Amino acid sequence: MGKIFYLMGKSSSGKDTIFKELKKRMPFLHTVTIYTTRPMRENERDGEEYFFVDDKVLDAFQKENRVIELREYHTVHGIWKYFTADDGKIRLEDQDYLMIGTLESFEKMCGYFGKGQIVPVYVEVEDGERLFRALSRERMQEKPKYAEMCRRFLADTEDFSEENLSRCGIQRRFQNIVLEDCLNEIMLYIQKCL
Ligand SMILES: Nc1ncnc2c1ncn2[C@@H]1O[C@H](COP(=O)(O)OP(=O)(O)OP(=O)(O)O)[C@@H](O)[C@H]1O
Repeated sequence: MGKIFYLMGKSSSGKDTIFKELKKRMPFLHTVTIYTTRPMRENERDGEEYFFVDDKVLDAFQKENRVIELREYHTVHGIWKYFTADDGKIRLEDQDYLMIGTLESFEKMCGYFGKGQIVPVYVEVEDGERLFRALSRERMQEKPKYAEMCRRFLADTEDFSEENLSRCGIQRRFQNIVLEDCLNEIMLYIQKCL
């Protein structure tokens, strides 16, 4: 039976960087494309970043109880939904997967597939360094959104509180100080869990 390695961590802890590197170095790990009802941006392609769908498609998945987790964001453009669906593409019988998610979606995934199938990979960076990385990343954007960056930084403290981490059974933590060391540690762990 396959496993889903579920990358989590506060904002700017390096999830995306680690995800991209692991995909290159462990190409046998499959990915899961999640769905969104938000409009596709110019540089995006359907099925790459997300599957872009409308509420009707979401309703159909919901009627068949195939929505594993769903998040709603109230934006200035309306309500945007992001969800993971059991769309027949997740084949745990013979494949292993790598995903990025939140602690909340991790819990839902465990509820749907069973706790033994979902392996948490929690990445941590000391707060001061993480804020520094977040600011450096934001500064490079054409239109930096510093207020949003600060909002996320503060929200993380609650979302990933020690209480929530221990409720979800997250014990192992991977420190992303030197990227290469962190990657090696995670790869060893994944190999051990397979
Ligand atoms: N070990 C590291 N040392 C220095 N910089 C790093 C390291 N790992 C990642 N970074 C940098 O930190 C920034 C945040 O990393 P990344 O975007 O991968 O984080 P994330 O967890 O996916 O963030 P978010 O959830 O906010 O999208 C990026 O600019 C990335 O290049």
